[in-house]
Amino acid sequence: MASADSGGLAVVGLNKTFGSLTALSDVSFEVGAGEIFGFVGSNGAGKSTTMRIILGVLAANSGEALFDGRVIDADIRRRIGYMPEERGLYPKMKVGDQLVYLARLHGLSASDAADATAYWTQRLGVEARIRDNVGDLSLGNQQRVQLAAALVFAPDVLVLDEPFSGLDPVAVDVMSEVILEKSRDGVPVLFSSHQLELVQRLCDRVGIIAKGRMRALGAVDELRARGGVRLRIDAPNAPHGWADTLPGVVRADYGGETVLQVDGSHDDQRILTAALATGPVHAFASATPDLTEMFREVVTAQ
Ligand SMILES: Nc1ncnc2c1ncn2[C@@H]1O[C@H](COP(=O)(O)OP(=O)(O)OP(=O)(O)O)[C@@H](O)[C@H]1O
Repeated sequence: MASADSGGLAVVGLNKTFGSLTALSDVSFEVGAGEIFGFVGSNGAGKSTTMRIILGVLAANSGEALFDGRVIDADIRRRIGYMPEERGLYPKMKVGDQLVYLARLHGLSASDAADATAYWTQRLGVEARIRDNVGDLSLGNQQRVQLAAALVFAPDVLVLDEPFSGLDPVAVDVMSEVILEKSRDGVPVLFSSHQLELVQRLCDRVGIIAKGRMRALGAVDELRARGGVRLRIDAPNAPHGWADTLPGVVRADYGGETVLQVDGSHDDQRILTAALATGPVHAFASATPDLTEMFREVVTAQ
């Protein structure tokens, strides 16, 4: 993993309150240069608040955000491509004019701004709408323009708040490709999402935040391995609670099939024997949890 000190982004010990509400408690993580970091958590967990603090839209009570080892100031902020949750484009301004304006604001010459606008609108499939007002576009196309706005000045960092929400599958693919490409260019990419299969597929590392606290942090595979083994047992006659007292069973979910979270002391043959004692067993398999299962466990384990 690249260090957050060389071209990486880091937040260190962020605390934020809104009146009596604690929105963030000691949140820290790093996104190395070229790394894609997925920020996941339930609604209201603190993802947007963290991103707003990175961008200086909100001030933290304590803690800091760093890029390349330096506290993020106005100069560094100009190098961050940000897609805010509350989408910040002017609805009555034309797509092309707006992108050129933003590129110029970030220091591009008039001709470079025009070239970058042409490139990104084409890449994101909105080149036909370049002369339309942003407000006249569908929400998905507005989002594509919003991503173009974050990219048009060749940012050194990307901070994207739910970039995939509301996109059609083709746009999801384009957005994924762009994120991967920027990371290959060495840009640290931080994005939030509730689409955990996408996060699992795209991200080098993830952070799971719940009620303002970072509950799990690491590479997706590492977190999945840390989550231990799951046994999936299809024993349709087994009564609820049948596996609760078996050694090595840490947690049991009894749905259509039984899913057991087990630790190193479990004996799968003993568990299989116990399952067979309840009646027929149609399936018995072990697997590591996916990110969605990890997420559920982390978020409900409070
Ligand atoms: N300006 C504000 N004033 C008061 N409370 C706020 C403000 N902004 C955020 N909050 C609260 O802080 C907490 C964290 O909110 P935040 O928007 O960061 O969550 P989130 O993880 O981005 O959620 P979502 O997935 O729903 O977008 C929530 O309880 C929210 O209501």
